[in-house]
Amino acid sequence: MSAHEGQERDHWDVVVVGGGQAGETAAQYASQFSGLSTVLVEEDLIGGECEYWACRPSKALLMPVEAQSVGRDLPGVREMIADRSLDVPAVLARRDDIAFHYADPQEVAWLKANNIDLVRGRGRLAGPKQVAVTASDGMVRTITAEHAVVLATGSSALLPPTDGLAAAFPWTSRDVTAVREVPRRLVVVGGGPVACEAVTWLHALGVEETTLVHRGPRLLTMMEPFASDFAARHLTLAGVDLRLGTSVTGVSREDAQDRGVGRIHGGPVTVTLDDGSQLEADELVVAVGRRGGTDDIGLETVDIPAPHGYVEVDDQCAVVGTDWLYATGDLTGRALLTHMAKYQARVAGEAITARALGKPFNGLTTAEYDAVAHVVFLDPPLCAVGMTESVARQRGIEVETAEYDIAGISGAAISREHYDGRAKLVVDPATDTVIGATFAGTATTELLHSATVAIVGRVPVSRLWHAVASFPTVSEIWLRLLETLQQQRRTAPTPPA
Ligand SMILES: Cc1cc2nc3c(=O)[nH]c(=O)nc-3n(C[C@H](O)[C@H](O)[C@H](O)COP(=O)(O)OP(=O)(O)OC[C@H]3O[C@@H](n4cnc5c(N)ncnc54)[C@H](O)[C@@H]3O)c2cc1C
Ligand SMILES: NC(=O)c1ccc[n+]([C@@H]2O[C@H](COP(=O)([O-])OP(=O)(O)OC[C@H]3O[C@@H](n4cnc5c(N)ncnc54)[C@H](O)[C@@H]3O)[C@@H](O)[C@H]2O)c1
Repeated sequence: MSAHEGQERDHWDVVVVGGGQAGETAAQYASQFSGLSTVLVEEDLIGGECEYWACRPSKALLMPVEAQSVGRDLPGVREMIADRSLDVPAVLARRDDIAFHYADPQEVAWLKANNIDLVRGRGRLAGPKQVAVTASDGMVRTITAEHAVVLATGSSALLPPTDGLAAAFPWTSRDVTAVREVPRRLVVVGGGPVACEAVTWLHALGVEETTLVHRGPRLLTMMEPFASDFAARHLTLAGVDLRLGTSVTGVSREDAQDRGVGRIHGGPVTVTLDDGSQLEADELVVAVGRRGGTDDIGLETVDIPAPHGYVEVDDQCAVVGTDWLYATGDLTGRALLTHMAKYQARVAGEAITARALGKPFNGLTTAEYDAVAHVVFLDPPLCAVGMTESVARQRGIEVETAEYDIAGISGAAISREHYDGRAKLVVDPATDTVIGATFAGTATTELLHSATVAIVGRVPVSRLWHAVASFPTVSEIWLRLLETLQQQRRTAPTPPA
């Protein structure tokens, strides 16, 4: 055991419970410029869901799907690819590389390089500034914090109490991202990013019959309706059988058994739908959301409620009602995304440092949520930042919107033969600034950040005219959106005097 694994001491300035992206970043920011000693408590692999069972492996599985699809749409490449399917072992091997082969020596080295100590085991609050850690051999030790404890215990897949579901050992997000055996027939329940992304790569990896069952009337409900329609259209074109407005009422399975993550969990599974019909499949995926990691972390020992399964934090990511307990990442339920988890962790680390050193809070110690960017990596991808039109209107903002078909942009038309894409800006006329943007289509994900900068910087639309995009890139969509906005403003009827 290396010296930095923290066996020799039981007191640090800062104790972080949970070593996912949120925990690692909080530990880094609490200690890097402050001289505060910090320890990370982790019961599993350091790096969390993102590195091994979420973002990284899922994107490694999706990149070949998009590359194949763009290639098939480009003369010269199309002929080379023809109807060949993906090389499944090669795709899974690269996924394993990207998921660090489900081991964390690179993270341990990173902690060491950043002077962060490590205690392996399950952490549980045992009173103010105290954490009891249970090691894998059952030994319990109590460690204490001089200044702060950060909770960063993340989230796990939610399994609804549907009849027969738990007994069927359905796949969850861990199985789909760590897939080892590709089922022939698949049913996926859910309509959020996990369900839509998983169905995309599993179908491309060779599932012959793929059905997606979603209780809502549209997929990806957090996005603009046109983006939901875009996702549904492309999943259908790919051959996925979409059952929207449909709920699962029961599940049964012969010979159900947990054969390991990513392996088929038993015999055929029968899924009963609310219209009385049944689907039979070789595997069932449940992707209906997450539950915060509040179970058995000792919140009751410091009188902190978690009524909705998440821990409520203030703008410094301090748990409401305390000045020493912080929570970051999925556990806060604010925005279940890695970049937001790390952002909250940077804020918490800076706030802990400021409090410990008696310095005032500044711009780095306050978290904002007006411009949460998110990408859904479908084929083609979709992305959005800030408010949708309907959210803005619910908040009483009389927005202006501009929409444009991205296929009309030279950069898009050059990028593939049959480009399909659309963009929408949501503008607050009172401030003349963008408050939301949504893009769907190939090569749009890398332009999302321009919209984030526009929103966060509160850049007036009149100034955006001077941010000239390169030709021929998809970013020229900005010009078309601004022209659309201007045209609408010029032709809008004048209100009666
Ligand atoms: C399939 C999938 C794909 C995703 N793709 C993306 C994406 O492309 N982009 C994106 O931004 N987001 C994505 N997300 C969301 C992203 O994975 C999460 O927002 C992110 O992992 C949250 O990080 P976290 O550190 O808060 O939590 P986690 O990653 O859950 O880490 C929590 C850590 O705490 C540990 N822990 C829990 N309890 C204890 C305890 N009591 N004691 C000690 N340790 C404990 C756990 O073992 C874990 O290591 C995806 C999610 C899923 C499911
Ligand atoms: N590319 C990305 O950034 C990415 C990818 C995957 C996941 N994520 C993050 O992970 C989080 C979890 O994603 P998710 O797709 O699991 O959840 P989600 O909450 O986004 O979507 C779940 C869907 O399931 C439905 N649902 C909820 N309970 C249900 C039930 N009992 N029966 C049937 N349907 C039910 C909901 O109405 C919702 O539409 C998201 O918040 C997202 O931010 C991000």
